Amino acid sequence: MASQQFDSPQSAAAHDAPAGAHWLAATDPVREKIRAAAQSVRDTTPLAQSVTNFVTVNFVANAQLAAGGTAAMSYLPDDVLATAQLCHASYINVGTLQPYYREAFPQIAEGFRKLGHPWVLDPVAAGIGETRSAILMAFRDNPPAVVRGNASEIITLTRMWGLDSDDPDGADASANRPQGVESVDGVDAARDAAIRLARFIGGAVAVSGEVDLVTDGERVFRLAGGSAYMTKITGAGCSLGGVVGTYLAVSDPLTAALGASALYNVAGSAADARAKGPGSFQVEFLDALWNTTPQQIANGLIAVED
Ligand SMILES: Nc1ncnc2c1ncn2[C@@H]1O[C@H](COP(=O)(O)OP(=O)(O)OP(=O)(O)O)[C@@H](O)[C@H]1O
Ligand SMILES: Cc1ncsc1CCO
Ligand SMILES: [Mg+2]
Repeated sequence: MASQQFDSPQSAAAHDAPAGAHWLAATDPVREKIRAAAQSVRDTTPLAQSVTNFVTVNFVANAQLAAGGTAAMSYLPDDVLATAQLCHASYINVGTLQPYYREAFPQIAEGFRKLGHPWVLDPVAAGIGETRSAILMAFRDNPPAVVRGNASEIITLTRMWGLDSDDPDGADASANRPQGVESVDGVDAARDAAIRLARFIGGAVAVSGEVDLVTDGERVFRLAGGSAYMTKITGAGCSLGGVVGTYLAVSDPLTAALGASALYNVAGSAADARAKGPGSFQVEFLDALWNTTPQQIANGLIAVED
């Protein structure tokens, strides 16, 4: 699948930035924060714990390792909260639910808040099923530092939490619900929802797609790159959530969301150039996560809205 690679933000300047945005200057402090976070991941191999779905759990762990961190998967509240005291960030992904999750996930989120432990939420398939909706509603009281999802998931969660101005009661939370785990909306459609959600949690929101959107509720960033193969393997988004957790262990929510998204775009483009199909893409992608340098991550195709 055709894609382009860029070596520096200067070369990015030769290409059109996403509509309504301009490429972040090479000297912008945001790029230095991303580089420092990536370097810190490489230097300290931080653990980010995951409570994640059973489809992609292995890929999440391998991506965290290839990005420079370490992985530990855990599912019972006492185990998760004990592990949270050994690491600086965690990741919750609601992709495959078990009966006990309905009680366990709210307990875990409350425990994280009491510990002051930052975490990343991937609201996979938000809007589907009463159990998933009850769990996602419970997180409103003990919110994550970062929400990472596809456009439909971000729109649905924002509406569910009553943050959508047009629908303050969240009465129509299933209106944009994803088709299973896939998005039915473009990233632009989730822009306002992402801003509202980021302001509510006091953290950052990352919306993935062909061009990603990351916001802290004030500035809105657009990140290009990646590969169409990322939609042909399972777990590109799930593992991105795990790697946001890895970065969150060493940095603030906005830097974590930007750094992990930039890494995925740079590594995805590099892997795209070498892959022959989805199978070899997964292998090439893990290698590219490992071989992408902090400076290359900071030099990614990152634009900010005008
Ligand atoms: N068409 C595309 N071109 C380039 N990169 C893409 C494209 N679609 C998605 N990506 C990248 O793939 C990664 C995962 O995003 P995606 O929106 O597919 O997540 P998701 O739907 O939650 O995935 P999954 O459910 O498979 O885990 C992100 O890094 C994103 O930038
Ligand atoms: C395919 C699938 N089903 C539940 S979670 C998951 C992984 C992608 O989100
Ligand atoms: Mg997903």
